Amino acid sequence: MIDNQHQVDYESDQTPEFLHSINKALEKLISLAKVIDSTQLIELDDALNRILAVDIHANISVPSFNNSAMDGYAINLKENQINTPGKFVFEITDRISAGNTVSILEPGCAARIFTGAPIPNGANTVLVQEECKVIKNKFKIKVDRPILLNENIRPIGNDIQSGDVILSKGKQLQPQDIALASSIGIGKFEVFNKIKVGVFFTGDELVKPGNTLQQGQIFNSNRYLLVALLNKLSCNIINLGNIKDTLNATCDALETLKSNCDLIITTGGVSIGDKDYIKPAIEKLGQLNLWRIKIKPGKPIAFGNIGHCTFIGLPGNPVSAMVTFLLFARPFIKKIQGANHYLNNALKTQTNFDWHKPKPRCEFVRVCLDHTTFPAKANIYTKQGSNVLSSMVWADGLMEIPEKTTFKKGEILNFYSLNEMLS
Ligand SMILES: Nc1nc2c(c(=O)[nH]1)N[C@H]1C(S)=C(S)[C@@H](COP(=O)(O)OP(=O)(O)OC[C@H]3O[C@@H](n4cnc5c(N)ncnc54)[C@H](O)[C@@H]3O)O[C@H]1N2
Ligand code: MOO
Repeated sequence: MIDNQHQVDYESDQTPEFLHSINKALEKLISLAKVIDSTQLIELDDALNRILAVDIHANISVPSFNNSAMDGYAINLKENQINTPGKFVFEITDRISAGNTVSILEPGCAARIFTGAPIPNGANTVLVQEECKVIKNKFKIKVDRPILLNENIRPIGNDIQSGDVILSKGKQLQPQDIALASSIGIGKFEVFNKIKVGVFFTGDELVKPGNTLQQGQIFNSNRYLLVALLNKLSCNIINLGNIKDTLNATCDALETLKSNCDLIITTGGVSIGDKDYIKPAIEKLGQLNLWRIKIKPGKPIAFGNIGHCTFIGLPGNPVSAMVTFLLFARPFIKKIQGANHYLNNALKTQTNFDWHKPKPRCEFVRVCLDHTTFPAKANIYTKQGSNVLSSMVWADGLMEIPEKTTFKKGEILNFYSLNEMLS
């Protein structure tokens, strides 16, 4: 259990009233998100995770003909043979495989038939071969149970009716969606174009992994975090890498990206230190729409724009960068990509820990769910610092702890699954 009673409170927020609420901030950011207006036609094999730009209507039914669900015998039952106790013998007059054209079956006769093969005209049921005894030199079958109409027949339109909307605009295409579209003969998808996201990273202390650290330096982990997060969302990335902690270098990087990108995301330099140049650079080149949110981790996140290009400045602490990306940048990106489901889903989940001390900011703590009990319970990681990246690796989700609250084990709160937010 975390001992938040005795933790040093690094965040003695003297001015929480000047911070924006999470909901207001998200609402504002989402209201600024304009869906990209360009689309492209792509092959089915390239469609995974792309977002459909149009509804897809079926212009055929699937299946498009009545067909057999089993290997066996199609039978044209006479009126007096339907659902009647007794023993029946049918003459085998045809043999139909998948891919054959529809034939005709006379009353009282049977056709050898295979799975997926068209039901012959006249046939009104199919018996599985295990139930049929072949007799008379393989010319007849014998069945000794009552036979119902329409056994093992897959009727026209059982899966899809011609005219149905099978996939809606804004759907992020999954393997089963691609398969469904191919089952009605769709050869290409019209999807929204990929968005272009420009990124750079501030911090003179940052060193590229693979090199040796000097005193006071750290490896740049946000660079790899952000690129991976954006790749998960199928974005095209323009990566300027690490830039110097000066106002000029920050402005130059923003100028380089602004005309070429739908969105710019940075990490670091959004707080109020002497070398935090993100906010002044955005104010100089464009507009700062929102800065500082009542959230932990991630308080100094900034949103703005430079002309038509939206700007999101994530905090430098790696956990703050990841949490704010998932809670703010991801829904924004999904919306401008054209997705109709862009908000994160909260799952009501029980805590397996107490919360003793009310905090001025809403806190998103790293938790792991224990599914060995019902309902599942969320265990909290013992170190919740915004620099403790291992907490993100350990966790399977974030639990939202409202501001100014205390509770005992068993409290039901919102849980956000990392699996879902990274899908
Ligand atoms: N006086 C105040 N100080 C701070 C406040 C505040 O309100 N008043 N807010 C704190 C909070 S909360 C956060 S979060 C951080 C965010 O600050 P910045 O966005 O300006 O980030 P930096 O100062 O540049 O870096 C913070 C931290 O993260 C490390 N970092 C930065 N970039 C990377 C990277 N690419 N990879 C790995 N680690 C990175 C950096 O070395 C710092 O340790 O500000 C608090 N301060
Ligand atoms: O508390 Mo900051 O918000 O360290 O991420």
